[in-house]
Amino acid sequence: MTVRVGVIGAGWIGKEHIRRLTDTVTGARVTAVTDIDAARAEEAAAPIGARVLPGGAAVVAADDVDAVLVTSWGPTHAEHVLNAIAAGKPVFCEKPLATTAEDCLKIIEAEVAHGRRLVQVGFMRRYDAGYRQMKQVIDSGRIGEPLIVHCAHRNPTVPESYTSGMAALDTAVHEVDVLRWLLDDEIVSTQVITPRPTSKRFEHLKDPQIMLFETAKGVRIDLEVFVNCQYGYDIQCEAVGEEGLVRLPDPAAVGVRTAAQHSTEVLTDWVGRFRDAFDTEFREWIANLAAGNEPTGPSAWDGYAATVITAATVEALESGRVVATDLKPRPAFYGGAA
Ligand SMILES: NC(=O)C1=CN([C@@H]2O[C@H](COP(=O)(O)OP(=O)(O)OC[C@H]3O[C@@H](n4cnc5c(N)ncnc54)[C@H](O)[C@@H]3O)[C@@H](O)[C@H]2O)C=CC1
Ligand SMILES: O=C1[C@@H](O)[C@H](O)[C@@H](O)[C@H](O)[C@H]1O
Repeated sequence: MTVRVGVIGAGWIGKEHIRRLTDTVTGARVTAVTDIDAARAEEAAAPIGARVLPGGAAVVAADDVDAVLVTSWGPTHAEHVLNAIAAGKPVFCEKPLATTAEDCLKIIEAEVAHGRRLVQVGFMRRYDAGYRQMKQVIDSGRIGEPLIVHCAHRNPTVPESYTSGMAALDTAVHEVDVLRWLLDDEIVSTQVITPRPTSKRFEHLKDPQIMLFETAKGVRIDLEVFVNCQYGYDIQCEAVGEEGLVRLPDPAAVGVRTAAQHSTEVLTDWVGRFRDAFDTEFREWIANLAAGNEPTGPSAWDGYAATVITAATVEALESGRVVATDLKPRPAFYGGAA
């Protein structure tokens, strides 16, 4: 069965995912596209013969749309996801699931009332081969119980519109999700330390930032977020356990020796660094839907947790305090005890 996908938001990542669903993932076809910028929607839809529809509600309601992909701006996500749940259609929502905890809880309530999982959130790192290998090692017990995790998330530069809070909400949100998953643990508190700022930033921005998280089991995580590091897009992660450690591999790259130097390329953006992860993420999403199964990727609960934890991290940055994350109890529907 071909899964017919309707796309809401044909910007940067929307176009990437349309290309992926068209050229890379088998069993999927993009049949409808909308964007508040009609020219953008047309530009994305025309080459693949998809229809341009007047808005998100029309995409969700369309007869030739089996599943919805939300790639619009974050504050609009909740509305589209709630519409999809009301129509009983599976929905893949790029991060964030919603920009407020209240909206995430509305989505959770609607999905639980529907009685079957429909929502998957776009945390693609869970599909990265290196992180998957790390999880196998941690789960196997080879390094013993994890005690500390050291991470870095570096972007070469960010535009002037990027604010200090986005370091948590937009950037560290990926570590928040992947670490909860890797450790099978919850983040219970958060703190932010700001070292001397780089001169290569816009004046309003606190960059770099060091985020310190603590989990329910007592694991301590330090995460450097440095979004004007200049030299490349660099993601590092090392988990230290009682009997050893496991480290995220760098992407494969040839070593070049010339002029008395040995060098390997460092990538410059997330599109290249996580291309394979995005492909796997969409292959698995489509395969599950085509087989009539529920999505198995990051859930609405994971989206809620990420929104709460990153909002607490912004509060920690602004207040200078350690902030408790204060998550609601996880419903049994999402594997909780309640
Ligand atoms: N997983 C990842 O690594 C990444 C995820 N993202 C997420 O993807 C989402 C989109 O980001 P970008 O593509 O970079 O932004 P963008 O600004 O390039 O594209 C967003 C598009 O959505 C359209 N739009 C906004 N509201 C709409 C609505 N209600 N209905 C229809 N269209 C609407 C805009 O006109 C724009 O074309 C964001 O939530 C962002 O956080 C973005 C980059 C990487
Ligand atoms: O999701 C992403 C962007 O939105 C964000 O702005 C970047 O910092 C991240 O590296 C990228 O993965």
